[in-house]
Amino acid sequence: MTPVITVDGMTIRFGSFTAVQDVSFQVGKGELFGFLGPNGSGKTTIIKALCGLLTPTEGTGTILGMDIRKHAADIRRHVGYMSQKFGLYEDLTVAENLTFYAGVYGIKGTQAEQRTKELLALTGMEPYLDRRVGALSGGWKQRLSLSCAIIHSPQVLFLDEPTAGIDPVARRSLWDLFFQLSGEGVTFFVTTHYMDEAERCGRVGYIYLSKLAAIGTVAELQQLPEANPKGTVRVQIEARDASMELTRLRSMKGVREATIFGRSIHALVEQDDLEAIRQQLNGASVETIVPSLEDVFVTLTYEIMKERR
Ligand SMILES: Nc1ncnc2c1ncn2[C@@H]1O[C@H](COP(=O)(O)OP(=O)(O)OP(=O)(O)O)[C@@H](O)[C@H]1O
Repeated sequence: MTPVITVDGMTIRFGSFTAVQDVSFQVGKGELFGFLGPNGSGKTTIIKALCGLLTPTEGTGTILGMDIRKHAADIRRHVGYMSQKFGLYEDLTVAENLTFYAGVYGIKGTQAEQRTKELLALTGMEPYLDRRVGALSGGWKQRLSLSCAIIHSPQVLFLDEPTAGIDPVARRSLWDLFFQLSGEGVTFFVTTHYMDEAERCGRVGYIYLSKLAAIGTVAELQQLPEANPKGTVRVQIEARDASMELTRLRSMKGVREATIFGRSIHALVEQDDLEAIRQQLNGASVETIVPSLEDVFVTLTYEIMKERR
């Protein structure tokens, strides 16, 4: 893997509060890397440090071989950053926003026209060129945000919850754009709270309480010993009334975790109690499964909380 993003022993403190603690990882060229973690776990803070918007207290990182401590200005020219609250100008039209952001990156004249054409072809925004941004739907706003964030053709793209609050169809078409760009060699660092989006990423990192708790492909995370505690088994229960069974299940001996998953229940139970639990479930089907990504993160979170108690 040719590393495009490296983070090495990064710690970031705000006064006495530690927002990021001793985090290290690498992301390879053209990778679509997903970064997950609860609110306030430090995701945006790491992105800001990598984009040269704040300096880590300890440790360091590189983007395309450039040290984030020494080459912040150069790094900003080579990366794109798009957040949920990307700075679009609502009173300006789509075309005017694109022209503005081209200007920010010093792209002018025929070069700006050419790049705008490419982006319109990529995002399908042509019919909306003269529309005021304030009148666009959330999905189109995010397409425009993406266009503005990549107007300078960055090789690395940081997307901070790029699809929060937009509908599933718009989300999917935005992800199609990410895949297309990633296929062209752009490296993606994407934060999301959506598990289906995490599952689309080549690799995923999970940050919890300021520390990197896990990193790997979805399949690797599903096999983590911490997500499959010794002596337990993960089961899917198909019950006629899942919500009623859930309440009963949670009170049974040997049930560590239980939650509704679609129309069934996912539970983590003690191996030794499985048979007794099965008998109390009145003939509901109980099948052993590998954990879903959500199961992995929930179990990791519980295990870390247990360790810290
Ligand atoms: N400039 C700052 N000064 C003080 N505390 C800060 C500052 N920036 C972030 N924090 C704190 O650092 C922690 C991590 O914040 P961060 O925004 O990185 O979380 P996050 O994982 O991106 O959360 P979310 O999923 O809600 O976006 C939070 O507790 C936040 O309040």
